[in-house]
Amino acid sequence: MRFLFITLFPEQIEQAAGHSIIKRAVDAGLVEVSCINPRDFATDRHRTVDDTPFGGGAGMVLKPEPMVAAIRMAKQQLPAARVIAMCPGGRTLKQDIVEEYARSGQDLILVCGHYEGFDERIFNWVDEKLSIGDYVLTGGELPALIVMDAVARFIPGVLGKMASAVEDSFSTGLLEYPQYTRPVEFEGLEVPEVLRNGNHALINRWRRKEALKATYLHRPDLLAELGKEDVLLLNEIKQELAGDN
Ligand SMILES: CN(C)c1ccccc1CNc1ccc(C(N)=O)cn1
Repeated sequence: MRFLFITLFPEQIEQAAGHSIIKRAVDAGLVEVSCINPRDFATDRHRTVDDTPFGGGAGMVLKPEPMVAAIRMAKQQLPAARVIAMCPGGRTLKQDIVEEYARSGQDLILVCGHYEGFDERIFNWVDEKLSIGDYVLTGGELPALIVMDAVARFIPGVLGKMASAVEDSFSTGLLEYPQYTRPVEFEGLEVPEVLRNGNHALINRWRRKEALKATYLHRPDLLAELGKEDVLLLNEIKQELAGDN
């Protein structure tokens, strides 16, 4: 899967993609990362990519010519790719959208903005506006890197044999259950007994119950329709929580 970033700061992308899991995925040929800099398409001597907004107002706006020239070049390289512009006002990224991108297998062209944003006409060359959440950042590079990270996790081989993106919390629809590793006792804090005696049925029950408890306490909005099993576990949780008070 190829991720092509349209960015004025390619070094930020290359640097971020040069570590850990993404780097291993690139080295293994599972993921390809490349950048196109709109500044290379600026025709004037000063290689201008931004200008003052019509109608006045503070800040600068990204000029359409260099951005669209860069998007055209990207589409030439990846004709079947989906063009996504990272914008605060776009559709908000959720795990189901991540899975949609991963399942489609489509290469992604990620358009990163700066200054006060894009000239509106640029969106005629964009398939979709996407936001990573309701907050404003100085540029679209970090949001674009987050999209790449979240999608890359679903590419077979990227997470390695042991881990799998499919079972992780947002794929189960619940929050994470607590994780523990060695040592068994740390600063007087012990690993729960149930996890140490290896009875898989009890371990899975404990984990499901902990995930339900975490979700019930911190994200009750995620507790949509629950199966019979989960309703029983949730009742136990409520009793235990009531008992604690
Ligand atoms: C400079 N701004 C405000 C801007 C305005 C319009 C487009 C891009 C940008 C770049 N900034 C971004 C981008 C994305 C997100 C997000 N939530 O995904 C937050 N900020």
